Amino acid sequence: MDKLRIRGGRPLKGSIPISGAKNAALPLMAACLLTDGTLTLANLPHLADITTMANLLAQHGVDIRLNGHAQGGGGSQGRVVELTAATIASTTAPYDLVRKMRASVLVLGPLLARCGQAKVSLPGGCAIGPRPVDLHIKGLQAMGAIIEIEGGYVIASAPAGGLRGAEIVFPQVSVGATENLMMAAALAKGETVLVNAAREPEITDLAHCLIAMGAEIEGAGTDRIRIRGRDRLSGARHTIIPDRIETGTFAMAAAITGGDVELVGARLDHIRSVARILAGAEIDFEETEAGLRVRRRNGVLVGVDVMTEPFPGFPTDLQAQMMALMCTCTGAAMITESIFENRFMHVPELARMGANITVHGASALVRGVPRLTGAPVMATDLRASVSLVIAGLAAAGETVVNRIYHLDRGYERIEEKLVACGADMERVRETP
Ligand SMILES: CC(=O)N[C@H]1[C@@H](OP(=O)(O)OP(=O)(O)OC[C@H]2O[C@@H](n3ccc(=O)[nH]c3=O)[C@H](O)[C@@H]2O)O[C@H](CO)[C@@H](O)[C@@H]1O
Ligand SMILES: C=C(OP(=O)(O)O)C(=O)O
Repeated sequence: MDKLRIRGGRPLKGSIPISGAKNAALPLMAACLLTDGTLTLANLPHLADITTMANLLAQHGVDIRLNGHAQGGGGSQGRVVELTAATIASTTAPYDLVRKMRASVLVLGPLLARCGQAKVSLPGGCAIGPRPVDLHIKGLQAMGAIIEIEGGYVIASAPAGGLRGAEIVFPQVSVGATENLMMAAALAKGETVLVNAAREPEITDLAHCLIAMGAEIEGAGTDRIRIRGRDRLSGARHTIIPDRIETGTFAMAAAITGGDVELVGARLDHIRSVARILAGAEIDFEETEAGLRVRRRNGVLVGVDVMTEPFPGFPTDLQAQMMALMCTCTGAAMITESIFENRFMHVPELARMGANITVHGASALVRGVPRLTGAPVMATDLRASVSLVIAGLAAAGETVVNRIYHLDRGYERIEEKLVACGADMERVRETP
């Protein structure tokens, strides 16, 4: 398994191109199942999760053509994918593919709406918590679906005449359930209203694409989304939004190293809560023609408290990176995780690098230390892994981050982008 070797202590300086958003691309790819026309997606990131989704779609019968290439020096503006689900060869999403990536469950709504049936493996829990899909299932049931759980699979069928629009009130905000139900509703009979819907930019991006495919959707980006179902949708062309989590990650990497970086293509409107919190830590974001410039205001990093929340709050997918950043702050920081039950796996690894962190339930108290020191570390999920890269960039000496396949799920050519800004790091390839 590949590792990353990092010799810390160099300030990051230069520009980093921000790739297309993984968490926008995955539901957008699933949306191709809603039409027999061709869905063309531009700005597709080059990531392991995208390959997993492509493999899943291929076994449903989708014809996939990848044009362009990842541009040198980072960025993926050259990658365009054409997805054509002229016919659906299979309505089953098998365990072997779903277990690799939870977002595979996003094929459930589109398959059920288009084919009247779907059999999708339950994704199960993962390193960050149990992650049930009950809200996806209850929402589809409210639209008339008959659903059984058998042998680890969700077996769903639509009533005669197809799924019907319904008012669905989410007891808890769920990004994936909002996406699944928005896609199903786009081909259902009548009107669906999603109440307490997720407001993440990835939801708005999906809505824009569905609208380009002929769907009638109002209110995406608010907590009440209204969808009027159509008999059929058509192909469309859509450009995937830049990755706000990658943006926040590199902003924190720049800040911890005392660097000065321009994040090319980044959007401030997608990370306002992050910019606000980081402003409190004395890190400035400045909008530039090409994106966002990030650097420390006065040379110091001040401890700030953070609580993760659904958008527009501070994203859980940046909590681990924020914790790494706070390890060397002046003062202390209380970091509270309110979305996932078990998203502190980076804490013992950061402690191995000299961090002073105490966990009390859903909160971690980080007391700043003058310097982290390099160590061999390992993480069991994507954002925890990248938090160790951030810590390693600032630590004295050498850090080896093991098992970086987690990183390759969500960060496109991370070492290439960081080395271009002066980081001293390399990928160590190991053949099994
Ligand atoms: C591919 C993708 O876009 N992944 C993101 C998506 O995951 P995902 O869509 O899985 O996350 P959700 O927003 O659904 O989960 C939020 C919370 O709701 C709970 N829940 C969710 C669904 C359900 O049926 N029942 C239930 O109880 C979850 O366990 C979690 O505690 O949003 C998360 C929250 O911003 C991010 O961390 C993930 O990176
Ligand atoms: C948790 C994440 O992804 P997933 O929902 O695919 O596990 C993430 O992107 O941080």
